Amino acid sequence: MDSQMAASMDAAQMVLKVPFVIGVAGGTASGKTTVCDMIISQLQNQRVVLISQEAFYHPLTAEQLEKVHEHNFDHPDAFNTELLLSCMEELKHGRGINIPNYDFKLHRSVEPARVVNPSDVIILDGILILHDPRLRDFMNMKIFVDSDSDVRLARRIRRDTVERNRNILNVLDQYSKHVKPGFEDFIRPTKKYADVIIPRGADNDVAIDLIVQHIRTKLGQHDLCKIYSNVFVIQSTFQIRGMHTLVRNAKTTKHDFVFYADRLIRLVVEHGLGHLPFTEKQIITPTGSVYSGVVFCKRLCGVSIIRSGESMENALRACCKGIKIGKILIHGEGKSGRQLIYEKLPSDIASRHVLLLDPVLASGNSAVKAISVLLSKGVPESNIVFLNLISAPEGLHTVCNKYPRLKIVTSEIDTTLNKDLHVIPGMGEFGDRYFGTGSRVITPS
Ligand SMILES: Nc1nc2c(ncn2[C@@H]2O[C@H](COP(=O)(O)OP(=O)(O)OP(=O)(O)O)[C@@H](O)[C@H]2O)c(=O)[nH]1
Ligand SMILES: O=P(O)(O)OC[C@H]1O[C@H](OP(=O)(O)OP(=O)(O)O)[C@H](O)[C@@H]1O
Ligand SMILES: O=c1cc[nH]c(=O)[nH]1
Repeated sequence: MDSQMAASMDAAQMVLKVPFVIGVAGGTASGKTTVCDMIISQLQNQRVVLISQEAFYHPLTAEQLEKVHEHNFDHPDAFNTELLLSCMEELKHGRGINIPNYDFKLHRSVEPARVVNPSDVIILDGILILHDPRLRDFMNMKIFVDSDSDVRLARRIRRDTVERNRNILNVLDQYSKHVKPGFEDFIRPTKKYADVIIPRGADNDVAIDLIVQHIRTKLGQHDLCKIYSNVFVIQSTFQIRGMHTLVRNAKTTKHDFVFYADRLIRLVVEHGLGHLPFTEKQIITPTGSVYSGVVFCKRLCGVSIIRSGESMENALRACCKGIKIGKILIHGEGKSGRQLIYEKLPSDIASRHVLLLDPVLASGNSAVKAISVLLSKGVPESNIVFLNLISAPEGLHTVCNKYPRLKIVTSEIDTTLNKDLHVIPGMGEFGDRYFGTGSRVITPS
């Protein structure tokens, strides 16, 4: 590998190394911190950092300090959310930050600030962490810890009197004036944003195990799958990597290229079909037993982007007998626009689920044009599954940002595009290699 190519790969990997961000909200003393600690202890081999919203309390002015018992710490305005947002922006871009070291007795931050390094997982915890939509946008997973309010009050009284040395009357007064109304008005309403609600807080081992399993799965996936929930990469195995090694090798003969590309395409097609809706069905097996299964989605069609997409038609026909297949021909290369040259699509395509076929997603310009043709024919965006063998990050960004509701199924995500918009490492000109035409040489960077 030449050094220029290595540098561009490093840059692409650095840019893509985004953290998995989890927000953990819930009422006071609901057990958020314990839930976070349990998640952290189960994610031993990952770099995890916990950031508490409490660190971002606005410091109290001298005047507020005099009447501290009247201060409302349970209102969204009590927090410096702008500062937290700018810290998250830095961490998202892989840069370390300093966060305030808030002192609960002084009601302001003290030196030294806490250093937070970039991590694989960032857990944000706090009563109002799901309140601001801009903060929610950073999160890949939102959790609400839902504990009984009597249990929470009992814990709160114990914590504030025993651990924080506060007077019980003040604790109860603060609870009825600010804590309880804050929960009703601002905290409980954020439950609707949660992906997971944990009843009984930290006592709920099963929920925490499931959350940790999900995080591990997500961390094992490509970063782009964390950003775009509509991108699916088929599970990598040595078998699949072996086939990719053959099709990507410039020395592989046309015969072998076609053979292994066909096998990979078949896997992508089977996987893509798994993203169509299913309906439940019970049948009786020859043993007289009931089997609870599902029926495949009806009303499908394939659409291939000529010419390379046509290489995927056989696999689709082999899986779905008699499926209708339409065609789209697009012209244009590089960064210039794409024009539609020809299309022949089933007349009732608007009422079908469409499997769009093209083995290479490079800049995404061809895919965007083809998808716009489908939408203009009335196909709902969410009824389109785009199947390909390899995707470049640039193409994924382009298609996912423009069409967030369609699904993309691919077998590998590559590193980048070169200046000629060829996928790197890529597999060269797919159409030429599959159909045995031309022998253009592709430069690596
Ligand atoms: N009196 C007082 N209360 C404060 C201050 N700062 C924060 N709080 C209270 O702290 C609460 C927020 O922290 P909690 O969510 O209860 O703390 P926690 O330890 O994360 O709770 P769990 O982890 O869910 O058990 C709010 O209800 C505020 O009323 C302060 O300076 N003074
Ligand atoms: O994402 P993009 O930058 O638009 O590039 C991807 C397109 O390039 C390839 O087709 P090509 O133009 O090489 O034509 P072919 O299928 O006839 O070989 C590929 O099959 C896609 O259609
Ligand atoms: O690398 C690339 C880019 C577009 N089309 C291909 O076939 N290969």
